[in-house]
Amino acid sequence: MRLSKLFLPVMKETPADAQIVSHRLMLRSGMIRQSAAGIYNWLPLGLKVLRNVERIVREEQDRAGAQEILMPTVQQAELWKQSGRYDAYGPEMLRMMDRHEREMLFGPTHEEQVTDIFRNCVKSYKDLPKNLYQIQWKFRDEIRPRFGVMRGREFLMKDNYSFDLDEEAARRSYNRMFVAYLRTFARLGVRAIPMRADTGPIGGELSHEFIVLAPTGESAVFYDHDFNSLDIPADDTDYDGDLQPIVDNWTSRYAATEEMHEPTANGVPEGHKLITGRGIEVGHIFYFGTKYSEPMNAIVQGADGEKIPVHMGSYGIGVSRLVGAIIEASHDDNGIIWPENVAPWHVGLINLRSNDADCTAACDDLYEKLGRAGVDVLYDDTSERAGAKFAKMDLVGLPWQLMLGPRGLKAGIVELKNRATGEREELTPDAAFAKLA
Ligand SMILES: Nc1ncnc2c1ncn2[C@@H]1O[C@H](COS(=O)(=O)NC(=O)[C@@H](N)CS)[C@@H](O)[C@H]1O
Repeated sequence: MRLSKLFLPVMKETPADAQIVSHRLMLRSGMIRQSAAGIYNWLPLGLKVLRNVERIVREEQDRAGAQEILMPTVQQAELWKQSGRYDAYGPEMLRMMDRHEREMLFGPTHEEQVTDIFRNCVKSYKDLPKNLYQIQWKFRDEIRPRFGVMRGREFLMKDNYSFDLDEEAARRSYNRMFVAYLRTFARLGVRAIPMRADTGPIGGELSHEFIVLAPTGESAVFYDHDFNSLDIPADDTDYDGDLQPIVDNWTSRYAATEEMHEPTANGVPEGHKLITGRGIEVGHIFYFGTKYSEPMNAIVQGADGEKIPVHMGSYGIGVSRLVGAIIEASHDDNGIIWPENVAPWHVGLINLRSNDADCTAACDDLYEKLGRAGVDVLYDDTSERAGAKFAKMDLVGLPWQLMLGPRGLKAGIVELKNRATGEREELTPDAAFAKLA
């Protein structure tokens, strides 16, 4: 993509009402623009990152055996009256009336919706287990939306729902999601720690929150230092095997959010260090048995013909929140530092002298060659001066910067900078190409 063509409304000044760094940088780098409180427009740069986060979330859901569906954002109040949550949900629920005076709502979550699908389609225990997921916008009328996309009112969530014959089978579904979450956050370039959590309006008695460590996190967290060195489950993890050892390994050490922290217990054994920090909740998984299947009559026929309400769990990841959380965990004074897997482009190609015909021809050639090799390049072909180009590319935060000017052209070299480490090296265009392609 040529920068001269890209719709990228970067801002020089820091927006006054943005209190945390990710909100400031997402506005300044032209990723989003607010539409209303807690509701955002996603512009090309931000949308590319959002889609990259979605892609990784989707890949790991599919690897774990979940099946993707897409449910509507607008739901009938009737379903929520059956589960008993319509009144209980409170003012966060955006309620509306359609032209026929039917009560509708903008879904803050989809347990009722998916249970309605299940109860109409699945009748036999032979059809279990099932794990259905979607990546869909939610609406929660937060009383104080803040921190940009981190605590929005309309936000993108991946939400799964599992259906099993009994608690033991449901815990196996829970474990599959637990492992998938460990892999997902690692591939997104963040370190997320699973912590025992409160189950809140979703309900149930087993729940873990996945917390990304970041200094501006909304909640204080307390965890065993060991978490910084635990192995992430491998690509070839057997999701049909026994995952309990992995789950035990990641839940046997102390980790708690401030709501669940027991200061007296202190929680870590001799010789272990208790780390106190701040964290952002990027995922939350629940097992809640028959909380929805009983009131909504989601039952299957058992082997002996008996009617069994299915055991369910739900598993959420904050896809849009993660864009902000990744920035909170990975930035510096000059701007964003995108992990390679989510970066909007892989390389920022900078023409240092766009009014020099030879230099421009050489940059155009590099751009074409990298593009043909399948490398995603953002090419600053504008006539801005070099200093402004460096500042903009640092702000946008691509993993690599490739710079070419008249002096380098004469000497047959280009300069390559790694955004994360700041390391620079001068090398031939071919050597740079080999490194990037
Ligand atoms: N206001 C919000 N803005 C952005 N992301 C949010 C917001 N509220 C929740 N999230 C994200 O959505 C994830 C799941 O939300 S949740 O309420 O914990 N869980 C559920 O809604 C369950 N139905 C999971 S399927 C959270 O872990 C968080 O990362």
